[in-house]
Amino acid sequence: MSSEKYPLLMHIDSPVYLRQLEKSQLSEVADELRQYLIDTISQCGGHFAAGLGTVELTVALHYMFNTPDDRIVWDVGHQAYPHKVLTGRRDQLQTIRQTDGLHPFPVRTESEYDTFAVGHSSTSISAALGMALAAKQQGLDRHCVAVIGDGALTGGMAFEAMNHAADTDANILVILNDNEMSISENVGGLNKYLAKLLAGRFYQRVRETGKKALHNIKPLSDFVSRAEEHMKGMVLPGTLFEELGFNYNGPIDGHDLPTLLNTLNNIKELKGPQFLHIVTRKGKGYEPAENDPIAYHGVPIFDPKDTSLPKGKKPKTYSNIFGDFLCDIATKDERVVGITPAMREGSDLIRFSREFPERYYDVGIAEQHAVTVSAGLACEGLKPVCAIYSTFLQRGYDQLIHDVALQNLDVLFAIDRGGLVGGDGATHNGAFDLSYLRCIPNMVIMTPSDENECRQCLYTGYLYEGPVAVRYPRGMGSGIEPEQTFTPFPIGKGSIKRRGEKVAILAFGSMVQTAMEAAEQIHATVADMRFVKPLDEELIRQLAETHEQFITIEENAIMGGAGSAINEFLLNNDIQIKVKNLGIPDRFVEHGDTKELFKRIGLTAEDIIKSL
Ligand SMILES: Cc1ncc(C[n+]2csc(CCOP(=O)(O)OP(=O)(O)O)c2C)c(N)n1
Ligand SMILES: CC(=O)[C@@H](O)[C@H](O)COP(=O)(O)O
Ligand SMILES: [Mg+2]
Repeated sequence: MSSEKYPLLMHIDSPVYLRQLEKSQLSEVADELRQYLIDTISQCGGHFAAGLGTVELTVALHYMFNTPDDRIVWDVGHQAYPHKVLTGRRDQLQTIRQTDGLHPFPVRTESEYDTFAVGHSSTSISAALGMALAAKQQGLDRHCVAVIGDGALTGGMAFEAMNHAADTDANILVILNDNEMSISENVGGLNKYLAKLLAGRFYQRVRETGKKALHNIKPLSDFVSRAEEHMKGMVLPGTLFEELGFNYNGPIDGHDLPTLLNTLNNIKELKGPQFLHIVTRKGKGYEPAENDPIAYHGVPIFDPKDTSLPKGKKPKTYSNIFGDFLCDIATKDERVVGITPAMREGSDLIRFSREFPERYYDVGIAEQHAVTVSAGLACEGLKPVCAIYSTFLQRGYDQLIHDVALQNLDVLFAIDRGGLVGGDGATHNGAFDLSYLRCIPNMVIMTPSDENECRQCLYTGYLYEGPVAVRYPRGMGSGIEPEQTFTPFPIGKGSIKRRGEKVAILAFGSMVQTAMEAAEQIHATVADMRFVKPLDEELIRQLAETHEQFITIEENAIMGGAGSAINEFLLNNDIQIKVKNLGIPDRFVEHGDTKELFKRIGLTAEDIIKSL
């Protein structure tokens, strides 16, 4: 780190050093910190725009609060890179998301300043409230702060937590970091409400005094246009947050460090649930990111001097295969509707949202609701396609059972990011879906092994009248261009990819390719099982009769997964054959390069051979 470029930052090895600085030096710290993020993340990739927006907030929080004794909980944690830099991890930032490098999000094992492991949205208020209640019980005078974005605030858990907090006298501070963006544009009534709130508060000259913590708040010039849009005929009631029982403060400019510092200093003195609404800009300080925060939400390595991210024709990802399928099928069938819980880009519903805006629903970061609203749509004869990441569907598990499967409703789940996801690590791996889906009655589950199978599985799922899941991995497959014509698979039928002898590898989804590599060397048979449920029982029987050993392989937890389904079938049908199950072991798999991770967890062609 150069002392010329970062004269203050290079000495901040922890917030203790930050707190030794004069207040007047903090703007310089913020500038250096922002520059450091740009310089570093452009070289290693990672979450980018959100962190640029929280630079001043991070400096102010660590300056005003006695961290780590005071607790800061970052919601999701993708905006916590500045926090990592100020809390002793400055020089490791360049390793973030890489194998053995810094974790992508805060995690308790990495630093005492990371008070709670995050990654999934909308947990911060519950966690901070738990900490605040514990402090009360333990007689500790401790501040507990949750920092939550306007996107994360759309998640139901945030409201469950506020509802509870308001019923306590816990000393919790909720900071709403409002940048009017989720990954894509934020959506929904709450988002509109926040815009109105900003507008109204800007014009409101006379505020209730006394209980409020804010003094000398400067009008925010960029509120003006939003204000004018929303002011007509508006009455200013107490805010929703006040009605819930919080002491609402704000809105203030989250990039105005002196105001932030003053406000936090004042709020610190107040007791009970406090709410501070700050307004920031996603991508702040790096113009291309300010102009296109969606593209700069998460970035690959890029040249910061160039105003565009690296482009070039890339092979299609599984998400792209899904996006194309959805548009094609929606053209043929007007009952088809697409649902996403705030992952338009990641799940690739971009073209669908443009071509079929009336049939496209971004429901916010609300997976539970995404599942049940799909159920409601199905009740009325539409054909909902719920596009969801495997890891986030964990949020909608009861809804899947109670609202969809129990009523045998016709919903197609396009489950993306099944298996290891790489840089996002343990919080985002789709390691459990085959286990948690296959025990649900009525579910049909498919695991396509390449891009064409993916398209045809989606079509098969579309034709099937009941709850059905097609589960595919992050990124590209083997680069196969899928056939445009649709050819549905018979339900519950796999296929033999290669005939060998003695050993049969029963492979699911992404692992079919790995199985083929191993089979070449050991002359094994490979079955692309395709269906986790119903299993191709006839195929299993035939293979058992003609082979001496089975190896099952899947990119899912071994426990309860597809291999377990085969074990159960063999056991219940008195079929005697030696079986080895390969899959994700019984531990959380960290972030990093997926090839390396597969080696570490024993899911390579060599591991198949070794397992004999
Ligand atoms: C349960 C869950 N669903 C979806 C996501 C994916 N996700 C990560 S960040 C994000 C947007 C968050 O928006 P906001 O809280 O406003 O933060 P900002 O990026 O604007 O700072 C989404 C949808 C997630 N992490 N967790
Ligand atoms: C923080 C978060 O949850 C998202 O930003 C996630 O990292 C996106 O993952 P993909 O890159 O796989 O879409
Ligand atoms: Mg936001």
